[in-house]
Amino acid sequence: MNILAFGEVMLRLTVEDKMMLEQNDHLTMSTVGTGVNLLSSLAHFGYDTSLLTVLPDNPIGKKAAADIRKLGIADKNIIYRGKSLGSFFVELGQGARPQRVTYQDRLSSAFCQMNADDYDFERALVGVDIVHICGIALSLNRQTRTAALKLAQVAHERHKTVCFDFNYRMSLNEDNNHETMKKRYQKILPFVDIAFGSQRDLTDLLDYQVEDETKLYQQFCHDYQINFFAGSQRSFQDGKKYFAGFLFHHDKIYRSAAKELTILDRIGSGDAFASGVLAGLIEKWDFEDILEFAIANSILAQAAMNDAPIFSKADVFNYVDSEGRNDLIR
Ligand SMILES: O=C(O)C(=O)C[C@H](O)[C@H](O)COP(=O)(O)O
Repeated sequence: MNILAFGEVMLRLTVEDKMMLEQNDHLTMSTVGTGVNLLSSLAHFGYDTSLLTVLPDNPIGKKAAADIRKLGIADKNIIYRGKSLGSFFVELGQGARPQRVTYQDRLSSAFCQMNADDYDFERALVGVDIVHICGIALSLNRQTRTAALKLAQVAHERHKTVCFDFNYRMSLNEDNNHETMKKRYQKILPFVDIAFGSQRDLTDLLDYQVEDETKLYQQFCHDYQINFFAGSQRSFQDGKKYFAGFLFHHDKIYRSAAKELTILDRIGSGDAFASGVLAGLIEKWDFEDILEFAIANSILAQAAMNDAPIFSKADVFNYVDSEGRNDLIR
């Protein structure tokens, strides 16, 4: 099974010792982004993965590519061009203090500056079974959204499985109005087979007015001929945090049990869930098993540092089999 992901690679700068930016001068670098995160997880599950992206043609780009290879992701579709990599600072949370992300310099990145016509999508798709496209490309600029749309269209025409994550980020859309964003999503969705998102993406972004959850997903999947729609959900009860997932397929919602969360670093939780769902669909497991696996992968990812999950299937099964009670492996 060969999976290609398209999206921006970012330099993550994490403030050390769980401190806030003002308090500490020490940062840890890591190479992240939706495509990197998803493929890292899928590569650790044993699948062939490659990333279609643009990195700066300088030591910063080489460092990012080295990190990508280290995660087990093939670098054959990386294009080196331009000078800069988008970055963000992370201040880890603790108790009442939420984790905080501050983006910088995103629109001047090599990825955002790449002309959509300069990608060779046909070549990148050779031998690929599944293509993953991150919805953030729709929020950035004309080049990134044209490229995402074109890739979705070409992949769909070549009968590849097209997977799309809404990944809607309020903070990246302050200058984009609602109708504009809605139209951008509506344009790409007809090419999508597997969508990751939330109930709110359908009601608040796409303006669906259906209250009943099953009917809402039914309408959405019918309108865009989507085969699978999946997402994760957070809840709070008695001071504890819980994480659960759903998968909608052929008029039916499947749900996982809500599992208790202990968060060390929650960024990448959606990508860990999506990679778990994709692994389960690839292996044709029962839908309940797929959700249990995907939730477990995401819970483990949130208990570990960094966006890109590095758990094997055995690690995830160990969590599932021990019901999360195993706190020492030796
Ligand atoms: O590109 C961006 O804007 C990022 O924030 C990079 C992050 O690595 C992923 O987007 C994580 O996404 P989640 O799994 O939803 O937490």
